This record gives sequence, structure tokens and C-alpha cells, in this order.
Amino acid sequence: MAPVHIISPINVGHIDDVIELSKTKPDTIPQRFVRDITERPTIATLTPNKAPIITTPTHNNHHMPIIDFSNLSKHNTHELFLHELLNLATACQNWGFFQVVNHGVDLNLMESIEKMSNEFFMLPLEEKQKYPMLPGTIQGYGQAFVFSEDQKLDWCNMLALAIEPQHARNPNLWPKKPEKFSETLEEYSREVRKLCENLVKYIAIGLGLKEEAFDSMFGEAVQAIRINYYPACSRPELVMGLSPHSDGSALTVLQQAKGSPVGLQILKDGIWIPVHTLPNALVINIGDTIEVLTNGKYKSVEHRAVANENKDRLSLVTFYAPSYEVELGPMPEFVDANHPCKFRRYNHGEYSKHYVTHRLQGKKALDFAKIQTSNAF
Ligand SMILES: COC(=O)C(/C=C/C1=C(C)CCCC1(C)C)=C/O[C@H]1C=C(C)C(=O)O1
Ligand SMILES: O=C(O)CCC(=O)C(=O)O
Ligand SMILES: [Fe+2]
Repeated sequence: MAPVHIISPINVGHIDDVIELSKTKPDTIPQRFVRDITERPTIATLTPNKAPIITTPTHNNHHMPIIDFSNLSKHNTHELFLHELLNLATACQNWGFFQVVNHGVDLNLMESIEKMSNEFFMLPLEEKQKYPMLPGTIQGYGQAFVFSEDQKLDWCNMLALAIEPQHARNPNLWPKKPEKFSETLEEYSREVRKLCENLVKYIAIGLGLKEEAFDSMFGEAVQAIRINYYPACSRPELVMGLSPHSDGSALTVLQQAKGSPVGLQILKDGIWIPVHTLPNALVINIGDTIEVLTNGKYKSVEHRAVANENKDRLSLVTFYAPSYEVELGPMPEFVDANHPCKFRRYNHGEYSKHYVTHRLQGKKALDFAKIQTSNAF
């Protein structure tokens, strides 16, 4: 399938730029950003058969696992390798999220792309609007996943760009300012891609598969970046930084900018858990593709971002996914009498199209692939 470029005559109404809005320090938040009471960030989730749980800062006694990637390098002892591989497998199975340290992505490069991204978002609006994310499209500067006039908006502006394959890029949407932004992004993306290639190898080994099991299935992997900017909000309890969702990728690599407030939260056992910023670490999460391939052994975990009253927040998110051409479904290794097949086979290009043409809504996108039987879950 060809890369996803969707242009449809949809009416999304007027979308305020939240960075500009935040500069006015509004006493009243425009209604389009004010969430219904059940969707506000102080309410965790309405899990079936459970009362809604209020999220408070005291829910941070759970710690997301930290993987030391240097322990997985070939130069280490076999014992250390196996120990870290087990940590990785446990993190994938129990959390679907982990932080990696000593990941091999150059720290100066991380700092440069972070600095340049901040500079980009601080440019005058007219400059950023030279790269518009038009309604129904997914690349450029603006707000993604908005499909109707009455849809609530996230308190976030983003710059989203396809990185690989090259033909999926729209060079007109790559910012010319700040100077060297494009080449720095290119270099950063090359290093993050290497990390993803290594991660999928170790994840495969940890599952008892051949190290190339995922990579060979993915073909020429698709890579995209979304740089999210969440300006401070005078009423953060009323808005959502980024709506709850799972990622449509195989893996996602998230860099939380230095000095940014905590904003990312993951849904674990019905509770929204904040993810603390760990200097120089990258946050990794399992996306929908790996959930499907492992027949649900590893899950793509729902997450969201909340706004902060006093500080802006920046995150850089790389999506690593199979080629659009690839057909996917649960691998036979994960299907047996005790683990009935939960997902049908589908084309990843079709899944990408489905994902980017629907609003972010928890794990709903994955319904596209679910086999809907009463006893499958
Ligand atoms: C705003 O965009 C996203 O959040 C997003 C989109 C990524 C993409 C591009 C910016 C251009 C190339 C296509 C692609 C869909 C990868 C999220 O990415 C997730 C969703 C899917 C599906 C995926 O593979 O990654
Ligand atoms: O900003 C964050 O921490 C979360 C971003 C995210 O989940 C995404 O872009 O998919
Ligand atoms: Fe995400």
C-alpha cells in the first residue's frame, strides 16, 4: 500500500493554536478544550466493575522498570546479558513501558534536537504556519486526529513528520528554521532507528524467538516523529494534553525534554501512573503491532499526557512500525489451545490508515484487528 496521505473535505471548525492561547494566560479556557467531567485528568478511568479512581500525586509509588542497554551489548558477560534480557522481557510483559539508559543515542544529539525543537515552537505563529497540518492530514505543524467541529481539542501543538521510507516524506513540511533543524533531525532519527532495530532484536530473543524474527517481518520499517509541545495551562485540571491512546506502531521511543514537568501518564491496573523524567533516559513502549504479533502476550498500554499549570513541556516521539506492505497477524508461537487467536490478519498500511483517520480513543483503534468472540478475552 502507498504511504498514508489523507485529504478529505472535513469540517473541523476553528482550531486555536494553544501556544498563542497560553501566552494570553486566559482566566477562562475556551470550551473546545474543556473536557467533560468524566474525561478530566483528575479521574483515572471508569474500569468495568471498578469505581473511578482519583489520580493523585501519591499514586507514584509504582516505578516503571529501567533497562541498562549497555548490559545487552555483546561485550558483556553472558550472565549480565541474561539478567538484563529477563528484565526487558518482564518489563514488556508487566508494564508495556520501560525507560532505557545507556541506549547509545548520542546525548549531545538529544540535547541539540531538543533545543532546536524548543526554538521551532517559539517561532512566530506565521513562521510555523508555513508547515500546516491540514485537516485530515498527519504531517506538519498543528493538531492531529481532529475530525469534527464538536470534537474536544488537546492542549498541545505538534510537529509530525514521516522519516522513513524517504518517499513518505513531504519535504515542504520540514522546517527551514531554526537553521540545521532538518539535518539534526535526520541524524537523530538515524540513531533512534538503530536503537529500535536493536530493541526489536532483544525483545524477540526475550520471547524465545530468533533475533531477526520481527525485523525480517517488518520489511523496510516505517519511522515517523511527532514533537509535542504542551504549553502551561492556567486550568490544567480541565484540559487534556494528549488524549488517552495506545500507539499504532511496533515500538515507540519517547524523549522527555530536560527540565520538563512530569506529564506522561500510563494506565496500569486502572490507575493513571505518572512517568518521571530520568536524565538522559528514553521511554520505550510497546505498540499495537507487537501486541498483535504476540497475540496479546505483550500489550500496547494506554497512555496520555496532562498539562501543567506553570511550565511548558516538550516531548519527542519516534514511531517505529512495519512497512505498509506487510501482512500481520498473531505469530503461531503465541497461539494454542490456552491462547486462542485474538487478532485477524491484516495489512499494516490498512491499519495505519485506520489509525490516522480516527480520533485517539484509548485502545479503540485495535478493534480493527480484534476477533470479536465472546470468549476470546
Ligand atoms: C500525528 O501523527 C501521529 O501521531 C502518528 C503518525 C505517524 C505517521 C506519520 C507522521 C507519517 C507517516 C505515517 C505514520 C502513520 C507512521 C502516529 O504514528 C503511529 C500510528 C501508526 C499506525 C504508526 O505506525 O505509528
Ligand atoms: O508527550 C508525551 O509524553 C506522550 C506523547 C505520546 O504518547 C505520543 O505522542 O504518542
Ligand atoms: Fe503515544
